[in-house]
Amino acid sequence: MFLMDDIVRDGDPVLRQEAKKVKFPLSADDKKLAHNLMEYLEVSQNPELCEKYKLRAGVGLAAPQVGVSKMMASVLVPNDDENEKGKPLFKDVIINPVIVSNSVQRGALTEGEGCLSVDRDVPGYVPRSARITLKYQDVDGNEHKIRLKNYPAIVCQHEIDHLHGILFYDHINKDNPFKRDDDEVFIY
Ligand SMILES: O=CN(O)C[C@@H](CC1CCCC1)C(=O)N1NCCC[C@H]1C(=O)Nc1ccccn1
Ligand code: NI
Repeated sequence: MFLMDDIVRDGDPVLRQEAKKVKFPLSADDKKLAHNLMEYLEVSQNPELCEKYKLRAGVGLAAPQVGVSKMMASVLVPNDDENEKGKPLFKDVIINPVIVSNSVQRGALTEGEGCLSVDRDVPGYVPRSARITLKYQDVDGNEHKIRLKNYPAIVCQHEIDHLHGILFYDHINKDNPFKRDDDEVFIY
Protein backbone atom coordinates (compact mmCIF):
# COMPACT_ATOMS: atom_id res chain seq x y z
CA MET A 1 0.00 0.00 0.00
CA PHE A 2 1.34 3.47 -0.82
CA LEU A 3 1.98 5.84 2.09
CA MET A 4 2.96 9.50 2.00
CA ASP A 5 6.64 8.47 2.06
CA ASP A 6 6.13 6.78 -1.31
CA ILE A 7 4.92 10.01 -2.91
CA VAL A 8 7.64 11.82 -4.82
CA ARG A 9 7.82 15.60 -4.23
CA ASP A 10 8.35 18.56 -6.54
CA GLY A 11 12.01 18.83 -7.46
CA ASP A 12 12.36 15.16 -8.32
CA PRO A 13 13.02 14.95 -12.09
CA VAL A 14 10.52 12.09 -12.52
CA LEU A 15 7.72 14.67 -12.11
CA ARG A 16 9.01 16.57 -15.13
CA GLN A 17 9.40 13.59 -17.47
CA GLU A 18 7.16 12.44 -20.31
CA ALA A 19 5.82 9.10 -19.05
CA LYS A 20 6.04 5.93 -21.17
CA LYS A 21 3.03 4.29 -22.82
CA VAL A 22 1.85 1.12 -21.05
CA LYS A 23 1.84 -2.15 -22.98
CA PHE A 24 -1.08 -4.60 -22.94
CA PRO A 25 -1.73 -7.18 -21.60
CA LEU A 26 -0.53 -5.62 -18.35
CA SER A 27 2.44 -7.23 -16.65
CA ALA A 28 1.92 -8.42 -13.07
CA ASP A 29 3.85 -5.34 -11.92
CA ASP A 30 1.62 -2.96 -13.88
CA LYS A 31 -1.52 -4.70 -12.52
CA LYS A 32 -0.16 -4.23 -8.99
CA LEU A 33 0.68 -0.59 -9.70
CA ALA A 34 -2.86 0.08 -10.98
CA HIS A 35 -4.34 -1.60 -7.91
CA ASN A 36 -2.09 0.34 -5.52
CA LEU A 37 -2.81 3.68 -7.22
CA MET A 38 -6.58 3.17 -6.73
CA GLU A 39 -6.16 1.69 -3.24
CA TYR A 40 -4.38 4.87 -2.11
CA LEU A 41 -7.38 6.98 -3.09
CA GLU A 42 -9.90 4.62 -1.48
CA VAL A 43 -7.98 4.45 1.79
CA SER A 44 -7.26 8.18 1.83
CA GLN A 45 -10.96 8.99 1.37
CA ASN A 46 -11.89 6.84 4.37
CA PRO A 47 -11.60 9.18 7.38
CA GLU A 48 -10.53 6.48 9.86
CA LEU A 49 -7.94 4.90 7.54
CA CYS A 50 -6.74 8.31 6.31
CA GLU A 51 -6.01 9.26 9.90
CA LYS A 52 -4.57 5.84 10.79
CA TYR A 53 -2.04 5.89 7.94
CA LYS A 54 -1.46 9.68 8.11
CA LEU A 55 -2.37 10.20 4.47
CA ARG A 56 -3.43 13.32 2.57
CA ALA A 57 -6.82 12.52 1.07
CA GLY A 58 -6.72 12.55 -2.70
CA VAL A 59 -9.03 12.25 -5.70
CA GLY A 60 -6.31 11.29 -8.17
CA LEU A 61 -2.82 9.78 -8.18
CA ALA A 62 -0.54 9.48 -11.21
CA ALA A 63 2.20 6.85 -11.53
CA PRO A 64 5.01 9.43 -11.76
CA GLN A 65 3.97 10.62 -8.29
CA VAL A 66 5.14 7.28 -6.91
CA GLY A 67 8.28 7.40 -9.02
CA VAL A 68 7.01 5.28 -11.93
CA SER A 69 7.18 7.10 -15.26
CA LYS A 70 4.30 5.25 -16.93
CA MET A 71 1.09 6.51 -18.56
CA MET A 72 -1.23 5.45 -15.75
CA ALA A 73 -3.27 7.32 -13.11
CA SER A 74 -6.09 6.51 -10.72
CA VAL A 75 -9.09 8.81 -10.41
CA LEU A 76 -11.73 8.56 -7.70
CA VAL A 77 -14.09 11.53 -7.59
CA PRO A 78 -16.54 11.07 -4.74
CA ASN A 79 -20.17 12.05 -5.05
CA ASP A 80 -20.57 14.48 -2.21
CA ASP A 81 -24.35 14.90 -2.31
CA GLU A 82 -26.07 12.69 0.21
CA ASN A 83 -28.73 10.98 -1.91
CA GLU A 84 -26.32 9.14 -4.22
CA LYS A 85 -24.05 8.24 -1.30
CA GLY A 86 -21.34 5.79 -2.31
CA LYS A 87 -21.59 6.07 -6.08
CA PRO A 88 -18.57 8.13 -7.19
CA LEU A 89 -18.87 10.70 -9.98
CA PHE A 90 -15.94 8.96 -11.71
CA LYS A 91 -13.81 6.00 -10.67
CA ASP A 92 -11.22 4.23 -12.85
CA VAL A 93 -7.53 3.72 -13.50
CA ILE A 94 -6.90 5.58 -16.75
CA ILE A 95 -4.12 4.04 -18.84
CA ASN A 96 -2.58 5.70 -21.92
CA PRO A 97 -5.17 8.50 -21.59
CA VAL A 98 -5.60 10.99 -24.43
CA ILE A 99 -7.82 14.05 -24.42
CA VAL A 100 -9.26 13.77 -27.93
CA SER A 101 -11.25 17.00 -27.78
CA ASN A 102 -11.93 19.81 -25.36
CA SER A 103 -14.39 22.64 -25.03
CA VAL A 104 -13.36 26.16 -25.99
CA GLN A 105 -14.89 27.20 -22.67
CA ARG A 106 -12.40 27.14 -19.84
CA GLY A 107 -13.04 26.18 -16.24
CA ALA A 108 -11.18 26.34 -12.96
CA LEU A 109 -11.69 25.28 -9.38
CA THR A 110 -12.75 28.29 -7.35
CA GLU A 111 -10.33 27.36 -4.59
CA GLY A 112 -7.44 26.78 -6.97
CA GLU A 113 -5.57 23.48 -6.99
CA GLY A 114 -3.02 21.64 -4.89
CA CYS A 115 -0.99 18.49 -5.48
CA LEU A 116 0.16 15.64 -3.25
CA SER A 117 3.60 16.13 -4.78
CA VAL A 118 3.72 19.87 -4.04
CA ASP A 119 4.19 20.63 -0.34
CA ARG A 120 3.30 24.28 -0.57
CA ASP A 121 0.22 26.34 -1.33
CA VAL A 122 0.34 28.01 -4.73
CA PRO A 123 -2.62 30.38 -4.89
CA GLY A 124 -4.35 31.17 -8.14
CA TYR A 125 -6.79 29.82 -10.70
CA VAL A 126 -5.65 26.87 -12.81
CA PRO A 127 -7.46 27.41 -16.13
CA ARG A 128 -8.45 24.13 -17.80
CA SER A 129 -10.99 22.98 -20.38
CA ALA A 130 -14.47 23.02 -18.87
CA ARG A 131 -15.37 19.81 -20.75
CA ILE A 132 -13.23 17.10 -22.33
CA THR A 133 -13.59 13.93 -24.36
CA LEU A 134 -11.19 11.43 -22.86
CA LYS A 135 -9.97 8.19 -24.47
CA TYR A 136 -8.18 5.67 -22.27
CA GLN A 137 -7.71 1.94 -21.62
CA ASP A 138 -8.70 0.31 -18.34
CA VAL A 139 -6.67 -2.42 -16.61
CA ASP A 140 -8.34 -5.09 -18.78
CA GLY A 141 -7.31 -3.26 -21.93
CA ASN A 142 -10.83 -2.12 -22.80
CA GLU A 143 -10.91 1.16 -24.72
CA HIS A 144 -13.12 3.88 -23.25
CA LYS A 145 -14.16 7.17 -24.84
CA ILE A 146 -16.05 9.35 -22.39
CA ARG A 147 -17.12 12.97 -22.06
CA LEU A 148 -16.40 14.65 -18.73
CA LYS A 149 -17.30 18.08 -17.36
CA ASN A 150 -16.82 20.04 -14.14
CA TYR A 151 -14.88 18.47 -11.28
CA PRO A 152 -14.18 15.05 -12.88
CA ALA A 153 -12.90 16.85 -16.01
CA ILE A 154 -10.60 19.03 -13.89
CA VAL A 155 -9.25 16.07 -11.94
CA CYS A 156 -8.52 14.05 -15.10
CA GLN A 157 -6.72 17.00 -16.69
CA HIS A 158 -4.61 17.40 -13.53
CA GLU A 159 -3.66 13.69 -13.68
CA ILE A 160 -2.97 13.64 -17.41
CA ASP A 161 -0.73 16.69 -16.92
CA HIS A 162 1.39 14.60 -14.52
CA LEU A 163 1.96 12.05 -17.31
CA HIS A 164 3.44 14.86 -19.43
CA GLY A 165 5.61 16.35 -16.70
CA ILE A 166 3.26 19.29 -16.08
CA LEU A 167 2.34 20.51 -12.58
CA PHE A 168 -0.78 22.55 -11.77
CA TYR A 169 1.05 25.76 -10.95
CA ASP A 170 2.56 25.83 -14.48
CA HIS A 171 -0.88 27.04 -15.61
CA ILE A 172 -1.30 29.87 -13.07
CA ASN A 173 -1.06 33.35 -14.59
CA LYS A 174 2.16 34.92 -13.26
CA ASP A 175 1.01 38.54 -13.45
CA ASN A 176 -2.51 37.97 -12.12
CA PRO A 177 -2.97 34.53 -10.51
CA PHE A 178 -6.70 35.18 -10.01
CA LYS A 179 -7.30 36.50 -13.50
CA ARG A 180 -10.87 35.63 -14.55
CA ASP A 181 -11.83 35.54 -18.21
CA ASP A 182 -15.51 36.38 -18.64
CA ASP A 183 -16.33 33.09 -20.41
CA GLU A 184 -14.68 30.93 -17.74
CA VAL A 185 -16.81 28.73 -15.53
CA PHE A 186 -15.84 28.28 -11.93
CA ILE A 187 -16.27 24.92 -10.34
CA TYR A 188 -16.94 24.52 -6.63
O1 LIG B 1 -2.21 14.28 -8.95
C1 LIG B 1 -2.98 14.09 -8.00
N1 LIG B 1 -2.87 14.77 -6.86
O2 LIG B 1 -1.82 15.56 -6.70
C2 LIG B 1 -3.89 14.75 -5.83
C3 LIG B 1 -4.76 15.98 -5.91
C4 LIG B 1 -5.57 15.98 -7.19
C5 LIG B 1 -6.60 17.11 -7.30
C6 LIG B 1 -6.05 18.53 -7.08
C7 LIG B 1 -6.94 19.44 -7.92
C8 LIG B 1 -7.62 18.59 -8.93
C9 LIG B 1 -7.20 17.15 -8.70
C10 LIG B 1 -5.64 15.98 -4.68
O3 LIG B 1 -6.48 15.12 -4.55
N2 LIG B 1 -5.43 16.92 -3.70
N3 LIG B 1 -4.50 17.89 -3.89
C11 LIG B 1 -3.76 18.37 -2.70
C12 LIG B 1 -4.44 18.26 -1.41
C13 LIG B 1 -5.90 18.04 -1.55
C14 LIG B 1 -6.21 16.88 -2.46
C15 LIG B 1 -7.69 16.85 -2.71
O4 LIG B 1 -8.19 17.57 -3.55
N4 LIG B 1 -8.32 15.94 -1.95
C16 LIG B 1 -9.68 15.69 -1.94
C17 LIG B 1 -10.63 16.48 -2.58
C18 LIG B 1 -11.98 16.11 -2.48
C19 LIG B 1 -12.33 15.00 -1.78
C20 LIG B 1 -11.33 14.25 -1.16
N5 LIG B 1 -10.03 14.60 -1.24
NI1 NI C 1 -1.03 16.14 -8.56
